[in-house]
Amino acid sequence: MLTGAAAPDGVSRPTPYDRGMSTRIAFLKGHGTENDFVIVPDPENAIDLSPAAVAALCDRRAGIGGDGLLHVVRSSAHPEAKDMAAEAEWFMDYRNGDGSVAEMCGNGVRVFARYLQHAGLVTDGDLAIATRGGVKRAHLDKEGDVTVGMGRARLPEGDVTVSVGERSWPARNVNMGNPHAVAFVADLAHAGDLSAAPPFSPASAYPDGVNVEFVVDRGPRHVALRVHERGAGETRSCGTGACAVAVAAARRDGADPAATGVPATYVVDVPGGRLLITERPDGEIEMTGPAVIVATGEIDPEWLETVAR
Ligand SMILES: N[C@@H](CCC[C@H](N)C(=O)O)C(=O)O
Repeated sequence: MLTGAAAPDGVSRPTPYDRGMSTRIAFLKGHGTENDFVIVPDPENAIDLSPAAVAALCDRRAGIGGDGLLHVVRSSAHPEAKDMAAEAEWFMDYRNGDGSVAEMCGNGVRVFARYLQHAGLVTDGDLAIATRGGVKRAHLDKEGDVTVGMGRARLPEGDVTVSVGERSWPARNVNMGNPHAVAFVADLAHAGDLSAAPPFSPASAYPDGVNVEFVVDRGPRHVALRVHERGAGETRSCGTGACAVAVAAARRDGADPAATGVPATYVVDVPGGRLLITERPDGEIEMTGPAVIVATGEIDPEWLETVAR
């Protein structure tokens, strides 16, 4: 047992494990179509998750590893979510793997819903989750998938170009609460190495950076993507990205549910699985996909304190 290790002088000193007893920090690990997250439950917003601490936790070699982090806080305890507390008890304080803050994360919100169910914090299959992009409603399907109302897409006007090496493509600017540039390409391999952000122009299109999706057709209303995520590099999936891609593909294909009254559903394949995206005539976008909790554990509070600075 790891308590009270006796030193050669016979004096019993607390081990790091003992020192952490009063401040144990739980974590879970989860993923949605292999977009993976460190989950830190912190109902009263008591843990100081500095950008450095988040980056260290998400580090795949020296930390737990993840594309991002889901800080689970009661809405009433977070200054950015207080206003949403009446509608949604829990706030998804989402951070990218590099420690930066993002407005929304589509795969994250499904995994967040799965966590609330796993922890017994919701009693029914329909729940509301506060995010920086507003309150999102999730439904835990019996089959194990989670469906989320992602809100409406905004399509800011103006031409955008993204480049990889010698190649460049026109891209559609789609905002799903967070910014996306969607480029249709002949071959996903043309996107090259997406660990670094592909350059885009004009720079004014995305003053805070952008998530970039490269898309190919797989069949009627069936596409596949690769993505560079702002603050994370190339990931195996991006939920908001899949929604942005579905909307960009629909407009390219001449489908506009608001104009025709007919919903448009796209199958979006990502390297880590498959998402189903439907745009309804009222503009609301629904995303369905898996959400899995894979592990639970404890963070050493002393380590966290060291890396947080
Ligand atoms: N993986 C997410 C998006 C996470 C935020 C993004 N990197 C950003 O900075 O906007 C998703 O599933 O939507």
